[in-house]
Amino acid sequence: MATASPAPHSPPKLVDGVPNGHPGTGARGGDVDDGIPIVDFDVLVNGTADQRSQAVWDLGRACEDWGFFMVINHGVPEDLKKELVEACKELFGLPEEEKAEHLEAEPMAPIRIGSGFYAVVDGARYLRNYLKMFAHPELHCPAKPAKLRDISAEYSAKTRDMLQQLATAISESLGLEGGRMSEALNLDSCFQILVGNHYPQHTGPGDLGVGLPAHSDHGLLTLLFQDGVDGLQVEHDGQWVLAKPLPGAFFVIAGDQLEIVSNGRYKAAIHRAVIGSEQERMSFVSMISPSMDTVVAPVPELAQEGKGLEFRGVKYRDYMAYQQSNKLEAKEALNIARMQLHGDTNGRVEHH
Ligand SMILES: O=C(O)CCC(=O)C(=O)O
Ligand SMILES: [Fe+2]
Repeated sequence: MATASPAPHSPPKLVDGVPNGHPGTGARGGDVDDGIPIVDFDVLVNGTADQRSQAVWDLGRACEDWGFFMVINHGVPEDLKKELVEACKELFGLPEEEKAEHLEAEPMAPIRIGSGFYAVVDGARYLRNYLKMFAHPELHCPAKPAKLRDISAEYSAKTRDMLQQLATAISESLGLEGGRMSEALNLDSCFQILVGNHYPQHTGPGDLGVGLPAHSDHGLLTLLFQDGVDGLQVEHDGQWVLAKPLPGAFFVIAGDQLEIVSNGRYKAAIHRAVIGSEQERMSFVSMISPSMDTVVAPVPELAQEGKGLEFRGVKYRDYMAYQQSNKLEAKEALNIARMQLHGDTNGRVEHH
């Protein structure tokens, strides 16, 4: 299934199909030597000046080469992750009537419980149940199970703090001041979303089902952990790589807003979720983005000589609404921000 190196607009094959075999089949990796970069958060934050600058450099390479990496020594307690898993399991197990007000809510609703990606456009054909909650600046949480609110509040605060610190280091890795990216994106008042994903076992023909097709995330940075069952694959050099975490590690996925703000230096990573027939699977996402009202544009200092800026400014609310209301198709949503597709020589922009 190896394909030639992908051009920015052409994601690897297998956008919807999955290879036969267990979740590792058809995807390279799944062992310790798969090359997925590892970032030691503790060194990044508390290391000596030398250690820090090495860690920032490594982080930059991870963003440039993969847009995807593991974070170890992150300080988010394992118990909190377990509690979140349990609370989400309870939610998915509740009778429909207890969740009715949030079921199949529209794309920008602060609480959404549903199946597939956006059932209105994808017909819920993916093997996935989800809970999406706006977590910051205000936490929106279903009333049941009652414990979900406190757990989500704590989890969102801890992971938000961590992601903001990562954003500072990523800014430095781009050769900017640590605070530059946060300032450009107004990250002090960031928007955050939590997503719980449940993938029931695949029962159809073939050994694997698609939980989520190939896509990039609409935000700036996505933090993800799973409940022990593999199934996340990331596209790297035109191949799918099975993402197997080190014990306790998080995955970080570069999102579309990072690609825009870095003027294409750091690409949003294409990833997907597959599910086998033996075990169900859960994963949890904590994503930070600029506030809804922020117009996200490349940091001007990152304009490339002769090429200028690759992206125009798009208000994050509009971007998210577009991405969440349409079929999930690789990095299609990013096209609404591409200068070459929307700009003209007079500097006017067309709206999608
Ligand atoms: O379940 C996974 O591992 C991937 C989830 C994901 O990509 C998402 O929620 O955007
Ligand atoms: Fe994703």
